[in-house]
Amino acid sequence: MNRKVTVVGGAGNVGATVARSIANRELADVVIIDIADTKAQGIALDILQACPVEGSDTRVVGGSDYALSAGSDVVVITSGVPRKPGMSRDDLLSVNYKIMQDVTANVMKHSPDAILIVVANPLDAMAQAVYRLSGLPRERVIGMAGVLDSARMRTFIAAELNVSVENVTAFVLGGHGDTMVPLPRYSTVAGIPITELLTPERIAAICERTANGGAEITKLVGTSAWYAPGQSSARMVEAILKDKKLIEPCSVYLQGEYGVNDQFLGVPVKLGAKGVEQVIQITLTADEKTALDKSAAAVKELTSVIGV
Ligand SMILES: NC(=O)c1ccc[n+]([C@@H]2O[C@H](COP(=O)([O-])OP(=O)(O)OC[C@H]3O[C@@H](n4cnc5c(N)ncnc54)[C@H](O)[C@@H]3O)[C@@H](O)[C@H]2O)c1
Ligand SMILES: O=C(O)C[C@H](O)C(=O)O
Repeated sequence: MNRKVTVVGGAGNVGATVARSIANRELADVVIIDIADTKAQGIALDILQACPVEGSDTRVVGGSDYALSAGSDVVVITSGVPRKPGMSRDDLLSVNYKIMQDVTANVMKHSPDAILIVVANPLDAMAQAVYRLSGLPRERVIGMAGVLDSARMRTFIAAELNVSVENVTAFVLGGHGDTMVPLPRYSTVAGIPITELLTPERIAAICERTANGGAEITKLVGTSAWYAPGQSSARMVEAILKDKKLIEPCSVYLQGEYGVNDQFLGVPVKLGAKGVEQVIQITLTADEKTALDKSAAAVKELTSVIGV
């Protein structure tokens, strides 16, 4: 039997990009669930009709009925309102929490064994909401943010040094908000830390652009980004379905790791068939730890507002 991935909110920008990426690469059968019923059907049909061109035999269906999604292996939750220029992700807290309540109940009813990847913003708070509402073990509720933030940082480093993005690794930890923590010491070009290759001023500029990466695109487009977020989510799905043991920063429920207790925050983890298979602990300088603590406090402020 084929593996099955459901994208809730899949008629929207990020969700359709995730669905298309999974279908193109024949990773699993894809179900698009969205309150926009006919749009979900139409997007599913459009992606399905791209499959012959891609040489993919993926089955893609869509609609508003969660029965279509029954027994999914992975569910990606992209349902949520995106921000507009001038807004912060945190402004979406209440409206998207209501959506998480509706969606999580339906997902758990039809796919109780799934691994859930949360994408809606504000990311860490929404992931924590889904974790609490679902009652799933922490290994199976994962927030997508660090893959995207690190990809942005890799893009900027590669452009600055005129090297292939394939040579560049980057780590961005913390909450997916204004307090995110890019880590230059752990960001490398062909294994060489960028602290050896760039001036502190250039590194500071790259970190700042990374932290503002979402706002930069929102200002240009009028709504938030979807191609890089969609690809980043699909990479996490692939790591799980292929049991790749891939190490990427993701938002996960911490229980003492990095000195953070009982809350979601972005840290490096190992992604495999069981979901989060390990939280990777790296040493931080005092300044890095202070920045991470500040970011954790910002996430906690949000989760306490919605009581999760
Ligand atoms: N974590 C990240 O890095 C990241 C990156 C990009 C976007 N986002 C967030 O992802 C969310 C989606 O962004 P988008 O650009 O795709 O928005 P969008 O408006 O294009 O799509 C959202 C979709 O969700 C659907 N939806 C709303 N309520 C629903 C419900 N109760 N059940 C099912 N479907 C429902 C809508 O009909 C719509 O099709 C936003 O909250 C955005 O902030 C997060
Ligand atoms: O910026 C946003 O609101 C969407 C997303 O979190 C992003 O970083 O692109």
